[in-house]
Amino acid sequence: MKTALTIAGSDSCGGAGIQADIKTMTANGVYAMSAITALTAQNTTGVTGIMEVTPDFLREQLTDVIEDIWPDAVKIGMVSSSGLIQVIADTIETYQLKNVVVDPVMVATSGAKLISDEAIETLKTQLIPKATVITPNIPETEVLFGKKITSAEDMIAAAKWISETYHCAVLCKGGHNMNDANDLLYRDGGYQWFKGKRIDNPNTHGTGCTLSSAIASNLAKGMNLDDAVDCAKRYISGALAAMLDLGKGSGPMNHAFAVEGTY
Ligand SMILES: Nc1ncnc2c1ncn2[C@@H]1O[C@H](COP(=O)(O)OP(=O)(O)OP(=O)(O)O)[C@@H](O)[C@H]1O
Ligand SMILES: Cc1ncc(COP(=O)(O)O)c(N)n1
Repeated sequence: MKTALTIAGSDSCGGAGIQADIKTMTANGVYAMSAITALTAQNTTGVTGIMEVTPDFLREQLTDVIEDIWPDAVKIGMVSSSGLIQVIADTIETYQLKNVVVDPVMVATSGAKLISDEAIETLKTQLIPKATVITPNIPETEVLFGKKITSAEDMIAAAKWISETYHCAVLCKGGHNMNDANDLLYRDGGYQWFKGKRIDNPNTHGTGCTLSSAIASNLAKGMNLDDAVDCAKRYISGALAAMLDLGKGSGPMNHAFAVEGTY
Protein backbone atom coordinates (compact mmCIF):
# COMPACT_ATOMS: atom_id res chain seq x y z
CA MET A 1 0.00 0.00 0.00
CA LYS A 2 1.29 3.47 -0.84
CA THR A 3 1.65 5.95 2.01
CA ALA A 4 1.13 9.67 2.57
CA LEU A 5 2.11 11.92 5.46
CA THR A 6 0.18 15.03 6.46
CA ILE A 7 1.97 17.76 8.42
CA ALA A 8 -0.80 20.09 9.56
CA GLY A 9 -2.96 21.39 12.41
CA SER A 10 -5.70 19.45 14.15
CA ASP A 11 -9.27 20.70 13.61
CA SER A 12 -11.43 19.65 16.55
CA CYS A 13 -14.60 19.74 14.44
CA GLY A 14 -13.10 17.29 11.97
CA GLY A 15 -13.76 19.09 8.69
CA ALA A 16 -10.35 20.60 7.92
CA GLY A 17 -6.71 20.10 8.93
CA ILE A 18 -5.30 16.71 9.96
CA GLN A 19 -8.76 15.17 10.26
CA ALA A 20 -9.77 16.12 6.69
CA ASP A 21 -6.38 14.97 5.43
CA ILE A 22 -6.56 11.51 7.02
CA LYS A 23 -10.15 10.99 5.82
CA THR A 24 -9.19 12.08 2.30
CA MET A 25 -6.06 9.93 2.13
CA THR A 26 -7.99 6.92 3.40
CA ALA A 27 -10.82 7.45 0.92
CA ASN A 28 -8.24 7.78 -1.85
CA GLY A 29 -6.65 4.43 -1.05
CA VAL A 30 -3.36 5.33 0.61
CA TYR A 31 -2.15 4.73 4.18
CA ALA A 32 -2.27 8.04 6.08
CA MET A 33 0.26 9.22 8.68
CA SER A 34 0.36 12.53 10.54
CA ALA A 35 2.68 14.99 12.26
CA ILE A 36 0.65 17.62 14.12
CA THR A 37 1.86 21.24 14.10
CA ALA A 38 -0.84 22.66 16.37
CA LEU A 39 -4.08 21.84 18.13
CA THR A 40 -6.92 24.17 17.25
CA ALA A 41 -10.14 24.53 19.20
CA GLN A 42 -12.58 25.28 16.40
CA ASN A 43 -15.95 24.48 14.96
CA THR A 44 -17.80 25.43 11.80
CA THR A 45 -18.34 28.98 13.08
CA GLY A 46 -14.75 29.86 14.04
CA VAL A 47 -11.43 29.16 15.73
CA THR A 48 -11.33 29.95 19.46
CA GLY A 49 -7.83 28.75 20.32
CA ILE A 50 -4.53 27.58 18.86
CA MET A 51 -1.89 25.62 20.79
CA GLU A 52 1.28 25.06 18.78
CA VAL A 53 3.65 22.16 19.34
CA THR A 54 7.30 23.05 19.86
CA PRO A 55 9.69 22.77 16.89
CA ASP A 56 11.53 19.97 18.76
CA PHE A 57 8.34 17.97 19.22
CA LEU A 58 7.41 18.40 15.53
CA ARG A 59 10.90 17.19 14.58
CA GLU A 60 10.47 14.17 16.88
CA GLN A 61 7.14 13.23 15.24
CA LEU A 62 8.62 13.59 11.76
CA THR A 63 11.74 11.57 12.55
CA ASP A 64 9.77 8.77 14.23
CA VAL A 65 7.37 8.46 11.30
CA ILE A 66 9.81 8.80 8.42
CA GLU A 67 12.47 6.49 9.85
CA ASP A 68 9.85 3.76 10.25
CA ILE A 69 7.35 4.11 7.39
CA TRP A 70 8.53 5.92 4.26
CA PRO A 71 5.99 8.48 2.99
CA ASP A 72 5.44 8.25 -0.78
CA ALA A 73 3.99 11.77 -0.64
CA VAL A 74 3.78 14.58 1.89
CA LYS A 75 1.07 17.20 2.33
CA ILE A 76 1.81 20.31 4.38
CA GLY A 77 -1.07 22.43 5.68
CA MET A 78 -1.36 24.87 8.59
CA VAL A 79 2.07 25.78 9.97
CA SER A 80 1.74 28.96 11.96
CA SER A 81 5.30 29.93 12.93
CA SER A 82 8.77 30.21 11.42
CA GLY A 83 10.40 27.69 13.77
CA LEU A 84 8.00 24.95 12.70
CA ILE A 85 8.37 25.80 9.00
CA GLN A 86 12.14 25.58 9.34
CA VAL A 87 11.89 22.10 10.90
CA ILE A 88 9.75 20.91 7.98
CA ALA A 89 12.12 22.44 5.40
CA ASP A 90 15.12 20.77 7.11
CA THR A 91 13.30 17.43 7.19
CA ILE A 92 12.45 17.57 3.47
CA GLU A 93 16.13 18.26 2.79
CA THR A 94 17.54 15.63 5.17
CA TYR A 95 15.35 12.79 3.91
CA GLN A 96 15.06 14.08 0.32
CA LEU A 97 11.27 13.74 0.54
CA LYS A 98 9.45 13.62 -2.81
CA ASN A 99 5.92 14.53 -3.95
CA VAL A 100 5.64 17.45 -1.54
CA VAL A 101 2.30 19.30 -1.72
CA VAL A 102 2.24 22.61 0.18
CA ASP A 103 -1.14 24.17 0.92
CA PRO A 104 -0.10 27.66 2.12
CA VAL A 105 -2.94 27.94 4.65
CA MET A 106 -3.24 31.56 5.81
CA VAL A 107 -6.85 32.29 6.76
CA ALA A 108 -9.66 29.83 7.66
CA THR A 109 -12.98 29.95 5.81
CA SER A 110 -14.41 31.29 9.08
CA GLY A 111 -12.00 34.27 8.91
CA ALA A 112 -9.40 33.30 11.55
CA LYS A 113 -5.74 34.04 10.74
CA LEU A 114 -3.78 30.78 10.91
CA ILE A 115 -0.23 32.04 10.27
CA SER A 116 1.92 34.93 11.53
CA ASP A 117 3.26 37.59 9.10
CA GLU A 118 6.82 36.59 9.90
CA ALA A 119 5.98 32.94 9.11
CA ILE A 120 4.67 33.94 5.66
CA GLU A 121 8.19 35.16 4.82
CA THR A 122 9.75 31.89 6.03
CA LEU A 123 7.17 29.95 4.02
CA LYS A 124 8.25 31.84 0.90
CA THR A 125 11.98 31.49 1.39
CA GLN A 126 12.31 28.06 3.04
CA LEU A 127 9.33 25.84 2.21
CA ILE A 128 7.72 26.86 -1.09
CA PRO A 129 10.99 26.39 -3.05
CA LYS A 130 11.07 22.76 -1.81
CA ALA A 131 7.50 21.99 -2.94
CA THR A 132 6.51 19.87 -5.93
CA VAL A 133 3.30 21.87 -6.11
CA ILE A 134 1.69 24.57 -3.98
CA THR A 135 -2.09 25.05 -3.82
CA PRO A 136 -2.93 28.65 -2.86
CA ASN A 137 -6.52 29.94 -3.04
CA ILE A 138 -7.06 33.39 -4.58
CA PRO A 139 -6.36 35.45 -1.40
CA GLU A 140 -3.22 33.37 -0.71
CA THR A 141 -2.10 33.80 -4.33
CA GLU A 142 -2.51 37.57 -3.91
CA VAL A 143 -0.29 37.50 -0.81
CA LEU A 144 2.42 35.50 -2.62
CA PHE A 145 2.15 37.57 -5.84
CA GLY A 146 1.78 40.92 -4.07
CA LYS A 147 -1.02 42.13 -6.39
CA LYS A 148 -4.84 41.86 -6.57
CA ILE A 149 -6.35 39.15 -8.79
CA THR A 150 -9.57 40.06 -10.55
CA SER A 151 -9.62 37.91 -13.71
CA ALA A 152 -8.55 34.60 -15.23
CA GLU A 153 -5.65 36.44 -16.91
CA ASP A 154 -4.52 37.69 -13.50
CA MET A 155 -4.58 34.10 -12.19
CA ILE A 156 -2.33 33.00 -15.07
CA ALA A 157 0.10 35.91 -14.55
CA ALA A 158 0.26 35.28 -10.80
CA ALA A 159 0.73 31.51 -11.09
CA LYS A 160 3.44 32.00 -13.75
CA TRP A 161 5.30 34.53 -11.59
CA ILE A 162 5.10 32.39 -8.44
CA SER A 163 6.14 29.24 -10.34
CA GLU A 164 9.13 30.95 -11.95
CA THR A 165 10.16 32.71 -8.74
CA TYR A 166 9.99 29.68 -6.45
CA HIS A 167 10.67 26.90 -8.98
CA CYS A 168 7.59 24.83 -8.17
CA ALA A 169 4.28 24.04 -9.83
CA VAL A 170 1.38 26.26 -8.73
CA LEU A 171 -2.28 25.26 -8.55
CA CYS A 172 -4.21 28.50 -8.11
CA LYS A 173 -7.64 27.46 -6.81
CA GLY A 174 -10.70 29.28 -8.02
CA GLY A 175 -13.11 28.30 -5.24
CA HIS A 176 -13.39 31.94 -4.16
CA ASN A 177 -14.73 32.95 -7.61
CA MET A 178 -18.47 33.16 -7.43
CA ASN A 179 -19.18 32.13 -11.04
CA ASP A 180 -17.23 28.90 -11.46
CA ALA A 181 -14.79 26.58 -9.67
CA ASN A 182 -11.94 26.53 -12.17
CA ASP A 183 -8.42 25.89 -10.89
CA LEU A 184 -5.29 26.81 -12.83
CA LEU A 185 -2.17 24.62 -12.80
CA TYR A 186 1.02 26.36 -13.94
CA ARG A 187 4.01 24.00 -14.31
CA ASP A 188 7.08 23.58 -16.52
CA GLY A 189 6.49 26.92 -18.26
CA GLY A 190 2.91 26.10 -19.34
CA TYR A 191 -0.56 25.98 -17.82
CA GLN A 192 -3.75 23.98 -17.82
CA TRP A 193 -7.22 24.78 -16.51
CA PHE A 194 -9.07 22.20 -14.42
CA LYS A 195 -12.66 23.20 -14.87
CA GLY A 196 -15.21 22.51 -12.15
CA LYS A 197 -18.96 23.05 -12.08
CA ARG A 198 -19.79 25.33 -9.15
CA ILE A 199 -21.83 23.32 -6.63
CA ASP A 200 -24.41 25.32 -4.74
CA ASN A 201 -23.26 24.23 -1.29
CA PRO A 202 -22.48 26.75 1.50
CA ASN A 203 -20.61 24.03 3.44
CA THR A 204 -17.02 24.43 2.22
CA HIS A 205 -15.05 24.07 5.48
CA GLY A 206 -11.86 22.20 4.62
CA THR A 207 -12.06 22.25 0.81
CA GLY A 208 -8.43 23.41 0.50
CA CYS A 209 -7.11 20.77 2.93
CA THR A 210 -9.10 18.08 1.15
CA LEU A 211 -7.97 19.00 -2.36
CA SER A 212 -4.28 19.12 -1.40
CA SER A 213 -4.49 15.78 0.43
CA ALA A 214 -6.21 14.16 -2.54
CA ILE A 215 -3.43 15.46 -4.82
CA ALA A 216 -0.78 14.08 -2.42
CA SER A 217 -2.58 10.69 -2.34
CA ASN A 218 -2.64 10.55 -6.12
CA LEU A 219 1.05 11.47 -6.40
CA ALA A 220 1.81 8.74 -3.83
CA LYS A 221 0.04 6.26 -6.11
CA GLY A 222 2.36 7.25 -8.94
CA MET A 223 0.15 9.57 -11.01
CA ASN A 224 1.73 12.49 -12.82
CA LEU A 225 0.78 15.95 -11.54
CA ASP A 226 -1.88 16.67 -14.20
CA ASP A 227 -3.69 13.38 -13.53
CA ALA A 228 -3.28 13.82 -9.76
CA VAL A 229 -5.01 17.22 -9.92
CA ASP A 230 -7.70 15.97 -12.29
CA CYS A 231 -8.65 13.03 -10.01
CA ALA A 232 -8.44 15.22 -6.89
CA LYS A 233 -10.80 17.72 -8.49
CA ARG A 234 -13.31 14.93 -9.16
CA TYR A 235 -12.98 13.75 -5.54
CA ILE A 236 -13.63 17.22 -4.05
CA SER A 237 -16.56 17.77 -6.40
CA GLY A 238 -18.07 14.46 -5.21
CA ALA A 239 -17.50 15.33 -1.55
CA LEU A 240 -19.19 18.73 -2.02
CA ALA A 241 -22.04 17.30 -4.12
CA ALA A 242 -22.88 14.84 -1.30
CA MET A 243 -24.44 17.91 0.43
CA LEU A 244 -23.60 17.03 4.04
CA ASP A 245 -25.08 19.70 6.29
CA LEU A 246 -23.60 19.79 9.81
CA GLY A 247 -22.97 22.63 12.24
CA LYS A 248 -24.12 26.22 12.50
CA GLY A 249 -21.52 27.75 10.16
CA SER A 250 -19.80 26.69 6.94
CA GLY A 251 -19.92 22.95 7.55
CA PRO A 252 -17.66 20.07 6.54
CA MET A 253 -17.97 17.86 3.45
CA ASN A 254 -18.68 14.14 3.27
CA HIS A 255 -15.21 12.72 2.68
CA ALA A 256 -16.60 9.20 2.63
CA PHE A 257 -19.17 9.81 -0.12
CA ALA A 258 -17.75 6.96 -2.19
CA VAL A 259 -16.95 4.61 0.70
CA GLU A 260 -19.30 1.72 1.33
CA GLY A 261 -20.46 1.96 4.97
CA THR A 262 -21.76 -1.57 5.60
CA TYR A 263 -19.67 -4.67 6.27
N1 LIG B 1 -18.88 25.65 -4.43
C1 LIG B 1 -17.94 24.92 -5.04
N2 LIG B 1 -18.26 24.08 -6.04
C2 LIG B 1 -17.33 23.31 -6.65
N3 LIG B 1 -16.03 23.32 -6.32
C3 LIG B 1 -15.63 24.16 -5.32
C4 LIG B 1 -16.55 24.99 -4.62
N4 LIG B 1 -15.87 25.70 -3.66
C5 LIG B 1 -14.58 25.30 -3.76
N5 LIG B 1 -14.43 24.41 -4.78
C6 LIG B 1 -13.20 23.74 -5.17
O1 LIG B 1 -12.59 23.27 -3.97
C7 LIG B 1 -11.19 23.36 -4.08
C8 LIG B 1 -10.65 24.24 -2.96
O2 LIG B 1 -10.80 25.58 -3.38
P1 LIG B 1 -10.89 26.86 -2.49
O3 LIG B 1 -10.57 28.00 -3.35
O4 LIG B 1 -12.20 26.86 -1.77
O5 LIG B 1 -9.73 26.56 -1.47
P2 LIG B 1 -9.48 27.15 -0.05
O6 LIG B 1 -10.03 28.53 0.05
O7 LIG B 1 -8.05 26.94 0.25
O8 LIG B 1 -10.31 26.20 0.82
P3 LIG B 1 -10.61 26.37 2.35
O9 LIG B 1 -12.10 26.56 2.40
O10 LIG B 1 -10.18 25.07 2.94
O11 LIG B 1 -9.82 27.53 2.86
C9 LIG B 1 -10.90 23.89 -5.49
O12 LIG B 1 -10.73 22.81 -6.38
C10 LIG B 1 -12.17 24.66 -5.80
O13 LIG B 1 -12.34 24.83 -7.20
C1 LIG C 1 -6.28 23.09 11.43
C2 LIG C 1 -6.82 23.80 10.25
N1 LIG C 1 -6.13 23.78 9.09
C3 LIG C 1 -6.62 24.40 8.00
C4 LIG C 1 -7.80 25.09 8.05
C5 LIG C 1 -8.29 25.81 6.82
O1 LIG C 1 -9.47 25.25 6.35
P1 LIG C 1 -10.75 26.14 6.09
O2 LIG C 1 -10.27 27.39 5.41
O3 LIG C 1 -11.61 25.34 5.22
O4 LIG C 1 -11.35 26.45 7.43
C6 LIG C 1 -8.49 25.10 9.27
N2 LIG C 1 -9.66 25.75 9.41
N3 LIG C 1 -7.98 24.45 10.34
